[in-house]
Amino acid sequence: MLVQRNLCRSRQFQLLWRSFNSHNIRGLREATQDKRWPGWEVVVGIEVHAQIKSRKKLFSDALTSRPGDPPNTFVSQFDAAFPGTLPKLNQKCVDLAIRAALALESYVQTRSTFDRKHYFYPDLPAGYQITQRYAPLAKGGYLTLSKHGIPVRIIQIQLEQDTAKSTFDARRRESHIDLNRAGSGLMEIVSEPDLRSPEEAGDYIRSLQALLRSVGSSDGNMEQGSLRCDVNVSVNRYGEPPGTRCEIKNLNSAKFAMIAITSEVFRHIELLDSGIPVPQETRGFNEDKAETFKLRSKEDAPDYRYMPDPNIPPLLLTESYIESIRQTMPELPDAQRARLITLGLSPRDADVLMTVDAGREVGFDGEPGKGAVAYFDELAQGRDPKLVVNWMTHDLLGQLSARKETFGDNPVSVLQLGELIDMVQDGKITGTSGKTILRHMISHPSDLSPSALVQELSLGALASDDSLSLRTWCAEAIEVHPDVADAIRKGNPRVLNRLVGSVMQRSRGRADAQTVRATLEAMLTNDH
Ligand SMILES: Nc1ncnc2c1ncn2[C@@H]1O[C@H](COP(=O)(O)OP(=O)(O)OP(=O)(O)O)[C@@H](O)[C@H]1O
Ligand SMILES: [Mg+2]
Ligand SMILES: [Mg+2]
Repeated sequence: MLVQRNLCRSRQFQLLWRSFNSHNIRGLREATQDKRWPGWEVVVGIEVHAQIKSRKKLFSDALTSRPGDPPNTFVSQFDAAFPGTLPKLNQKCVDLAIRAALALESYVQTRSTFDRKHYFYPDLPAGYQITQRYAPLAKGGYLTLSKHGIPVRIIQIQLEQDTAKSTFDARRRESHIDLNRAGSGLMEIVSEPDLRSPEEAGDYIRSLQALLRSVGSSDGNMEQGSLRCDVNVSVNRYGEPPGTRCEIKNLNSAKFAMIAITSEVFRHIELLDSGIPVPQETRGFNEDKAETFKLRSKEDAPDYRYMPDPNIPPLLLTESYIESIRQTMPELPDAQRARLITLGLSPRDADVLMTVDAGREVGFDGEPGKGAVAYFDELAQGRDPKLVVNWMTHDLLGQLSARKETFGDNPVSVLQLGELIDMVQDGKITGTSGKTILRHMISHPSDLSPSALVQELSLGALASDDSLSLRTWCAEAIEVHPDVADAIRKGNPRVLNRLVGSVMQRSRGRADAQTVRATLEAMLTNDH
C-alpha cells in the first residue's frame, strides 16, 4: 500500500477509503478465475470477536477467567445481572482496543456510545448485550493480508460484552450455565466484503490474529475461544452485482472457516444453477460433516430492539490521549517480518518466531512480556542470527512442543541458552550434549548456568587425547553389532551410521561424531 501513514489516519482518508466499493479495490488486482468455480466470483466479509486481554472484565471489577477455571467463580453481581448493579467501563479494555484500532490504521472516534442489543438466551443473564452498534470505538482502516499481500478494509471496531457459556449434559438432559466468561471484554472487528476466496479468508484471520497478539490486545487463541469469527459468504457471476449473503456463525479455527466457506460456495452455486435464489440465512458449521446447516432465515431474525444504554455515558477520548497510546505501540508484524528477513532469517523461520503461541507474548493489560521475537532479538546480540534461530525453532521450541508446552512455559533464560550455544560453538561440548543440557534445563528449571550443568552431568566434550575411551566404545559397538561390522567390511559404508549411533550413545553424546566415524572406519579396515 502506497498510502502514507498520516494520510491514513485522517478522517477524510477514512471516508474516501470507505467510498471505494470492494469491486473498485479488486479492480486494482487482476480478476482471476478460480478453477474450482469457473465463472463465479466469491465474496466474503468477516466479523471477528476477539477477547480483550485485560485482567478485569469490561464493566465490572471481576477478574477475567481462563478456560478450565472452576465454573461460576469469576462473577460479579453486575455480570450476573443482579438488579440495581451498574456498569463501570474498564479503561484498560478501552486502551487495548485502541491499540488494535491503531494497528489497523482505523480512525479512533473521540466520541463513541454504548447500545443494548436484546435477545433471550440462557447465556445472557441481563437479556441484552452491551455493544457499540451505532457509534463504535473506531471506524475504517485496513489489514494487509500477510500471504496474499492485499489490503482488506475494516468497517468498524466495537467494544462489547462476551456472553456466558452454556453446555448441555445429554445424559442428564440438563443445561449448565457458567458465568465466568459473562461480561468479559470483546472487540468486534468487522471487515468489508473484500475477500475473494476461502484462502484469502484464512489469511485474513491469521494475519489479524498475529496483529492483535503483537500489540497485546488479545491472545487470539482460537482453540480456547478467545478469537471467534462469523463469516459472511455470497457468490455472483463475474460482472454481476454481489449475491445474497449467508452468515456462518462462531467458527473457531481459520481452517474450519476455509472449509465452511468452500462448502457454502458450492451450496450457493448449486442453488443458483438450478434457478433457486439463495435465501438470506444464518447458518452453523458441522465440523464432522464439513458442511453448513441452517440456524435461522432472515424472516426469523431476532428483533434486537437496539437502544442506547442509559447507564453508560458516551466514551469521550481526547486526541492527545489517543496519541499517547500510539506512542507505546510496538513494532507491527509487517515491519517485524521484514526486519527478521533482513537479519538473514528465512521467511519460514520468521513466521515461526512470530506465530509461536507465546502465551505471554504481551502480558495482561498490554504489559510487555517476553515473546519469541524479543527473546530471539536478545539472544542474537553478538551471535549469528541464523544459528540462534535454529536453536530456538528446532531445539527449544521442538523440545517444548514435545512436552506439549508453549513458549510461554519456557523456563530457559536468554542468558542460559546464550551460554549453551557459545559452549557448543567453542567446541567445549558437542551439539548432542548441548541438546541434552537444554532438555535438562527445560525439565529441571533452575538458574544454574549451563557450564555448571556440564560438570554436574559430566557432559564435557571428550578430550581430544582421550582416544582410549573412544576406541573402547568403538570396539564395544563393533562387538554388539557383528552383522553391521561385516557389512561395512564387505564394502557397504552406508550402515556405518548405526555403529556411530551406538558409540554416541555409549559416550552419552560427549564424543564428536566425525572423530567416531573416522575411528570406526580405521578400526574396521585395519582389523582384517
Ligand atoms: N454480499 C456480501 N457477501 C459477503 N459478505 C457480505 C456481503 N455484504 C456484506 N457482507 C459482510 O457482512 C458483514 C456484516 O456484518 P455486520 O456486523 O455489519 O452486520 P450483521 O451480521 O447483520 O450483524 P451482527 O453483528 O448482529 O451479526 C460484514 O463483514 C460485511 O463485510
Ligand atoms: Mg456484526
Ligand atoms: Mg453478523
